[in-house]
Amino acid sequence: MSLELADVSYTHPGTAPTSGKLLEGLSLRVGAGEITGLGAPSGAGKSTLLRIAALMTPAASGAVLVNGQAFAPGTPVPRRVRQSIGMVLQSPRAAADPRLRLDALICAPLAIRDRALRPQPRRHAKRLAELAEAVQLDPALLRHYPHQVSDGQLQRAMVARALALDPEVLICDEPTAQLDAGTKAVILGLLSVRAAAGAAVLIASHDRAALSRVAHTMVDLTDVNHAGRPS
Ligand SMILES: Nc1ncnc2c1ncn2[C@@H]1O[C@H](COP(=O)(O)OP(=O)(O)OP(=O)(O)O)[C@@H](O)[C@H]1O
Repeated sequence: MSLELADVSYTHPGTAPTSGKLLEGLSLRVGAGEITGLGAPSGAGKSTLLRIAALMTPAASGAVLVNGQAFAPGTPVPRRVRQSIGMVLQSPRAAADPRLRLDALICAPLAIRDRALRPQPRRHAKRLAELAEAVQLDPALLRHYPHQVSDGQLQRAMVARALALDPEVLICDEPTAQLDAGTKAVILGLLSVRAAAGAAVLIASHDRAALSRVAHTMVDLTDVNHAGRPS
């Protein structure tokens, strides 16, 4: 599947009108089987852009295209499209529900797919074991709550969660920020495997060196964002 942002603009609600748009006229395409690495100075709007790309935040104008199907702001997003997108949010602590053990957190997308009322780790034990092994998470940690694991362990759990449904679009915001060099390489390798399987993969990171080792294309947000530039 491909992922495309077409002429996207966005301003955070409540932002002073004098401060102008955060994103304007932004277009970006990630083809099927490609990894695009996104870099930007802190505060430039990377996380905002990724949330728009993942159809979590509606743009003010423009469209997000998933495999050519355009979603303008306000267009309903079918379940099958939502479920084809995996997202790793920037802060695993903020993203993880503190009431769920890691096994439930990781298999929550499977429960949503199955329209189950709550995550069913026992039912999905085989997939959980595969995912834990892929992200090099000690299976004993699956029974722990987020406050009982390190930031890096929680980050790996959130990557496992994003991979749970083998997403055809994968959007990752600083997916390796908490990790040592070896584990970082393992996680980036997993994202490469998804791309090799045909997924469109968009990764934002301040770690340009690591990102450029796996990305087919590197994009600097400031080069594709026209906010603040004379028209
Ligand atoms: N909910 C919000 N309401 C108002 N402004 C916001 C909101 N979220 C973010 N911003 C502002 O939007 C800008 C972009 O934020 P964003 O998190 O997208 O940046 P970023 O490029 O991901 O930064 P970093 O690399 O530091 O994580 C920042 O100036 C931030 O202050």
